[in-house]
Amino acid sequence: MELEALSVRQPVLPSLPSLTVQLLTVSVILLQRTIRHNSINTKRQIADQYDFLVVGSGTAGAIIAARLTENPDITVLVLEAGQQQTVTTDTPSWARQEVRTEVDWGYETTSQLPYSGRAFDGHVGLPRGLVVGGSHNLNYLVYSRGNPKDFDSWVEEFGTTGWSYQEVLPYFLRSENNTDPKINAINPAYHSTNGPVPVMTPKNPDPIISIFKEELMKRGIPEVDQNGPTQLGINYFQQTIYENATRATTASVFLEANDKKPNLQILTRAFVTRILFSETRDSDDRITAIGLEFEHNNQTRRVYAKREVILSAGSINTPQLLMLSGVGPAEHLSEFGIETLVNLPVGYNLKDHIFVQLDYEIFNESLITSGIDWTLENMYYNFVDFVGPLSQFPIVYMYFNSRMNNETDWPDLQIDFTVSPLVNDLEQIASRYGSVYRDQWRDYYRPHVGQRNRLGILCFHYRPHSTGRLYLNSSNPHDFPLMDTRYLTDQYDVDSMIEVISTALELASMPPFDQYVRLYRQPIPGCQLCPNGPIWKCRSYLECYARTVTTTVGHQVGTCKMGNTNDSVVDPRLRVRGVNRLRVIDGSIFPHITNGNTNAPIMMFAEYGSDMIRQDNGI
Ligand SMILES: Cc1cc2nc3c(=O)[nH]c(=O)nc-3n(C[C@H](O)[C@H](O)[C@H](O)COP(=O)(O)OP(=O)(O)OC[C@H]3O[C@@H](n4cnc5c(N)ncnc54)[C@H](O)[C@@H]3O)c2cc1C
Repeated sequence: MELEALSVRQPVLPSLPSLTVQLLTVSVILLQRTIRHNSINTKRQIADQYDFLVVGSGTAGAIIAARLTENPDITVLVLEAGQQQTVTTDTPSWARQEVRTEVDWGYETTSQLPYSGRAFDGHVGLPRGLVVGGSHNLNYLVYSRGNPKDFDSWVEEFGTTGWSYQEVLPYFLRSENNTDPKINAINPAYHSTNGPVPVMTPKNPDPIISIFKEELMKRGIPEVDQNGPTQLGINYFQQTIYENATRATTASVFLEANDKKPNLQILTRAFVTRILFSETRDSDDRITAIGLEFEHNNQTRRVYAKREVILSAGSINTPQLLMLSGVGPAEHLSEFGIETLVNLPVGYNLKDHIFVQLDYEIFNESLITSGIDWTLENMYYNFVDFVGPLSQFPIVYMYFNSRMNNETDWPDLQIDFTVSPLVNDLEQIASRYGSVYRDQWRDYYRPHVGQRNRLGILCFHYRPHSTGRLYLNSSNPHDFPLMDTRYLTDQYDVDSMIEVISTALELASMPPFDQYVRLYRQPIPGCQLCPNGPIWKCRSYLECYARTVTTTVGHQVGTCKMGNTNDSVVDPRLRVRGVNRLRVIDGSIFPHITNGNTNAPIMMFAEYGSDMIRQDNGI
């Protein structure tokens, strides 16, 4: 493909009005959006009792609260530790910049040395949203359900009756409003246009990523719908973005639109510290959840549930809260003097998706349409015309099979292509790295700081074998729990990462890609290239690469596993075993991680779980 031909495809941006008009318009829209986000806060007094209490307003919690309050007779209180959403969390291209800001809990792993995390002194950052809408505000907006086999295998392996792909598909469709007519026409049974969550295909992808897509398709890689019957192939990721080029979170869709509902209240900056249980047990020796204790405005308060308590605090905070409240592994709780009310394997089965980013210089800036510069012009384009660099975060993905995978319709590797501009602040870039090699990381990025023209080639292993565990650090709810993710402790995962990195490096070095991009010249700090041969054949360097910069894509799941087996925490109706009136509905219930991003399945959990709650309560 000729560079000139692709340049022509650059969108022609509309002409701009005078600076004064731009400034006034941008200010008004900023104000409108802020007012809308702030409207989520309840103005009413918190009552002593509600039908349902929901902990967390993230991907799952927002849907559950909205669905339950469709019945005007049912009252729901959502307690959310974070603040309301903002104009920056709204902005698609800003996605990667929210990490380690006030909307991120700021977790990190325990030391993963020597297996991984070398660039971070062993501690890999685990971003999680501390904000209304939860981690859906920090995520890369990708809407990807996983492979149908993921769900079918849960039923076989973990006895999750009712969770086969055919059974959960209606709950995926219930939320989805797919705005891409081509996708809807190809796989009508797999998509819906009737749900409230907009799912779109990028309209003006950066030409550089389109080059990769089109050239790879010429080599026989099929274009697929990642949410259709098969994943093997290539395409742009479908993403949760509104037509007006702002991020759609489940909170903006389900809660902000519902802010006038008298039966739904959301309290922000309300940190839940404990689940309250009845003092007596029922005839089956079960305890009953009756309410929550939480901190708000420097006060500790209690609120009670007439029907149920629902934990949607995410894969890190939900297991922490359960354990602090006496539901967890007895031996572990006793270390902190916590009385065990129910002995359950909470915190085990911590799964995650890891990736490695390869840094490439793009030769020609005309091949880039997205960016992170908050200029007045870019804001005007984003706010008024719904175009321009801030309006999108397009990613091309390619699923394929490793040599070790013999289930060819259940691929295990993925390479993504996305423009990944560097901020104009070397210290900010270097601060992502640990102290041991920080000077070398400064040197590595110094020639590129502030450059827009960086292509990230992201190498993923999507069916990991390594499994970690989450532990309490103390009995104080304010102390972060300990996440031992055990990345790359299983040799299968190491071999898979080496294979996917090697494939990506070889591919990008071939014509015609070598006319457009070049790998950063220096080897990464702490790793040595082989004296001879191409980089993609240097296994020792590739392994070092993986063990040095492997990081998370934010998919920590599984810490309150669902199933019918002894090692599960919740049953297939999402009820905590041994406890009445307590459910977990969030990322922590995955029995095994799906072969895709985790947000769409969690939305499905919430839709399905809301139906279960309604049925079980006869409402
Ligand atoms: C950087 C990053 C990129 C990602 N990219 C993608 C992507 O592109 N596509 C995708 O599908 N997935 C992606 N994910 C993962 C996806 O966003 C998460 O799996 C999903 O949002 C988790 O949903 P949840 O409901 O389980 O938890 P969350 O959405 O995290 O919600 C939990 C909520 O509970 C609140 N909370 C926690 N503890 C308490 C407490 N004690 N009291 C009160 N409130 C509390 C939190 O503040 C939060 O709002 C990404 C994640 C990250 C971090």
